Amino acid sequence: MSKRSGSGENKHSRKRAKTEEQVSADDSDTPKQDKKKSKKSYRQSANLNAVPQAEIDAFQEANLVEISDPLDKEQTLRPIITFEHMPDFDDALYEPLRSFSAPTPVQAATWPLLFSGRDVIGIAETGSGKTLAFGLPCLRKMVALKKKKTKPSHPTAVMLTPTRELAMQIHDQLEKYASPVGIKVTCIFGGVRKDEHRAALKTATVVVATPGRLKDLIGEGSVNLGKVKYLVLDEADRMLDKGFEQDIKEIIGTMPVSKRQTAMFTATWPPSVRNLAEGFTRDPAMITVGGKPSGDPRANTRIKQDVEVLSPYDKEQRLLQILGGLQKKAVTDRVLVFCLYKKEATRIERFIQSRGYKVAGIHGDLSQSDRFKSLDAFKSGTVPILVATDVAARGLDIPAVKTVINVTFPLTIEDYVHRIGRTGRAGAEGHAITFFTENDKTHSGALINVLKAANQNVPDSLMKFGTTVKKKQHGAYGAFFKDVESTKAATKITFDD
Ligand SMILES: Nc1ncnc2c1ncn2[C@@H]1O[C@H](COP(=O)(O)OP(=O)(O)OP(=O)(O)O)[C@@H](O)[C@H]1O
Repeated sequence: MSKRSGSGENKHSRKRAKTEEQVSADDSDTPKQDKKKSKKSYRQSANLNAVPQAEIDAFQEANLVEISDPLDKEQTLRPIITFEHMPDFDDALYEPLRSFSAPTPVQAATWPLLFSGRDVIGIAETGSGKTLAFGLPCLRKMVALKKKKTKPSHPTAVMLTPTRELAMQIHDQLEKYASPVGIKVTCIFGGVRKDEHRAALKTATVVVATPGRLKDLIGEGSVNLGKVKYLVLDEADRMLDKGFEQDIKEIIGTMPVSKRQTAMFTATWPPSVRNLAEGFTRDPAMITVGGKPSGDPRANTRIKQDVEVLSPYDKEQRLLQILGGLQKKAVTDRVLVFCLYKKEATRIERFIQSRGYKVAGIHGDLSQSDRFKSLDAFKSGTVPILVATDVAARGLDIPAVKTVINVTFPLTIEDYVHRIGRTGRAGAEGHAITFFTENDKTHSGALINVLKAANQNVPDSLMKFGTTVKKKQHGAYGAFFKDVESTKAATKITFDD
């Protein structure tokens, strides 16, 4: 439990003392305002009002939840610590939550603000439930707006995400909550025929999309975003970096400004994208879980991180040794092997296969149907090893992944944190093994900081490369992650080594 200061209060207690006052202030609005607010306003439940302040403080302190809100410096909104604290609403929307015991810390902290219609930037470790953190308030808002007449091909919510696999995953997760309340969610991504997209967009309320294809569909008039009231940038730092920046600007440029609520979520928040984020949000509340984002990103602390310094020529034999050891363990466990280049991924996949292992691959050179096929085989366990480039580094949620092996270090330290974050999800433990060679030495300082921050062992052989952290290049950030349309030639970035 939290330690209280001598006065019996800490900063959180003082801030939260106003909670009930604010809630009742909502009730005292004029009838006109009241009607307007009732559609979007959030009323904190009586259950939550009754929670002793010490419990709220203990929750925030234990989970390192920090809320910085320019419009409510007193922080009057309490985190929704249990599902009993959810505001009254259509039970059908909340029903699927029954499979969970409590909201995750990022859900607890962001829901009250998002329910209140505020813009939010949410930063929390990989696998911490960010999809529902932004997804549930979106659906709640869509249900509340449902009675309003909407024009065909005018969706009212858009979620932008960097890869097709991630778009599908978000779509599938939200479907469970959306279909019982009659909200239609559709998924738009490149590399497949547009006809189905055009038809689905006519009736969709929520669109989950990768930017390239959505931009095309806007351009040809198949969708109009002039009525969008809820916008999400998932993997927000990736969406705002140079690879996507222009597409994002163009897409958001077609949306309303004042009536739009914007949520940005990510596990890493490098300084290079922060100014840009401000331009797309209005007075956002910044919520961080697990410590303030500093220059160095934070890895999920339940992941055991091992770094092996070796010669580039020894990588393949060492990989085989590790796979041999893992194979003796539970067969249901999955191993995700990351490479930097598409050609390298193909070579490693073939090499592993030639040694008798069942393995699949996922990278930007494969057709969309091959990518989905590989992912499905890996998810179902038919194939326990997946070799991937950074297109699979972010967001993918496959609980059976117990080990991540980085054969080649990624271009940025953020990508490292996301790659290893494919294991250790939803409270589970995970293991990441990273090969580090002389060629990666510019990353040693940043990697050492990430290891130290997560209380991991730093091998002497890594320390020898030095602890200086090189300044990040905005241009390089996430560059190898661009999810190009497989039907088009890549124009901006060449992946080949
Ligand atoms: N309240 C909850 N209790 C337990 N598990 C949850 C809860 N909410 C979500 N989950 C599960 O946690 C897993 C990870 O969630 P999710 O994919 O949203 O993580 P994330 O924070 O977006 O990760 P990443 O940063 O890697 O994208 C999912 O399997 C999801 O179903």
